Amino acid sequence: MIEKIHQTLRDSAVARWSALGVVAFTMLCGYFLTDVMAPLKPMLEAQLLWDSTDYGIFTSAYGWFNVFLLMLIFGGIILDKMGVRFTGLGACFLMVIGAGIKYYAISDFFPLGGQIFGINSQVMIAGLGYAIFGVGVETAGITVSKIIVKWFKGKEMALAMGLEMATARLGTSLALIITVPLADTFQSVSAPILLCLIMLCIGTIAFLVYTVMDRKLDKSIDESDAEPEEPFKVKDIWEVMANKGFWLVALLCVLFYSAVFPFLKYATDLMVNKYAVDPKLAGIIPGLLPFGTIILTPLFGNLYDRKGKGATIMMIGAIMLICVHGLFALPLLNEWWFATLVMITLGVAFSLVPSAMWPSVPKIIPEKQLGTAYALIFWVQNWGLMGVPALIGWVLDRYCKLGGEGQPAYDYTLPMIIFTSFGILALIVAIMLKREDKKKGYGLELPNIKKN
Ligand SMILES: C[C@H](N)C(=O)N[C@@H](CCCCN)C(=O)O
Repeated sequence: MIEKIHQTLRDSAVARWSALGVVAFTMLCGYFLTDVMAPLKPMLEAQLLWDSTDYGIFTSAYGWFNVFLLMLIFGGIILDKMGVRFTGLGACFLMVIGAGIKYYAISDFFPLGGQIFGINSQVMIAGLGYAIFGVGVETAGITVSKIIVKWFKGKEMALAMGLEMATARLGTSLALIITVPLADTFQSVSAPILLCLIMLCIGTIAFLVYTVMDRKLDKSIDESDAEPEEPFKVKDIWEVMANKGFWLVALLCVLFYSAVFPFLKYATDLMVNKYAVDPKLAGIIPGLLPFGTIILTPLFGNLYDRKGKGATIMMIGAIMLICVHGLFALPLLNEWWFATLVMITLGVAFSLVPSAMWPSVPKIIPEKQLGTAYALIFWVQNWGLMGVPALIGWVLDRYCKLGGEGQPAYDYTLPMIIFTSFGILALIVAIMLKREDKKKGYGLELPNIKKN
């Protein structure tokens, strides 16, 4: 008897990689705006008279609505109920609206001098734009994760997620590299934000193209013999939250990312204070980090797809994180080349854990609950991304000031011990996850590609 094989659009390699290319470009545009203001800090201070507190308020705005108004969780529920096309387009519109408000606030059109709740009104309006954008870009992140699972489950899922993260980090690198030259060329601090706004509009058009591909995929699934998926119900949220494996991934995520993204916010200062690097060049060393991950994240994703060992990869990443922050904490080899080597090692750790962690979620959580699960993980993670930079800033001011004339301003030992502690906790959670995997048989140590 000849068995009839029912194919769907996802079985076409060209179709699924094209779909990935389109949505990854949308994420690149999102990551570009996320980091565009970081290199502009000195210009904001010199030209718009912001101080560090203003900059801190603006930066934390990214998480305001996601964390306190639970917008990310609502985004996840909407994603599971309404699907990727509706949610993705909504997220793109939010990113464009947020970027538009932020551009207006920074542009010459904005009337200077006002105050809202005692804070510079320009900072507050730019923050409002960034907060709306934050909801959009984080919701786009969970939507794209679900899109990748939809097209790549049982195939090159971790490689696809790795390539998507690599493309997005290209946006981060772009922000770090071209922002200041662009602002200098146009003699305007708002010029790079205008470029981001234009790119986000193109990213939205790209997502519109994706919705056509997604419709075709759904049609091909309907025409195949594939089992229809059960619709999402609100009680699914409790099911996700009752899953111990889910909580271990969420904990690992917040601990690991808290030791990387917030560390990067202080890494340039660490280079100046501990390794005596010239402040003009100090950004180059942490700037190496996204570049390394662009190559390594897909590489490790490919390894996970073919050989498995996801839980082990996460453990190795956590061990490397402990070594890196431990070495930054120790009073040893205060030389720029040593700092560079340690930073490159951090790049390897920052490729290992994400390349295995995100593709492991669909092995723990059923597909119909994935939007909610990714959203909850992002929500837990956002607390760390918001809280840890504030904690480190407070620790530096309170316990680490050196202050003598011609001396470095801060001793970074205590902050680096805090970052090392996050690494130790992440390792404990990774070990617990590996044990839970053995008990429940999630298949974290198995390859993602299913042999036919
Ligand atoms: C910051 C954001 N919440 C985040 O965690 N981004 C991850 C990628 C998550 C999506 C994986 N498909 C990152 O490492 O940038």
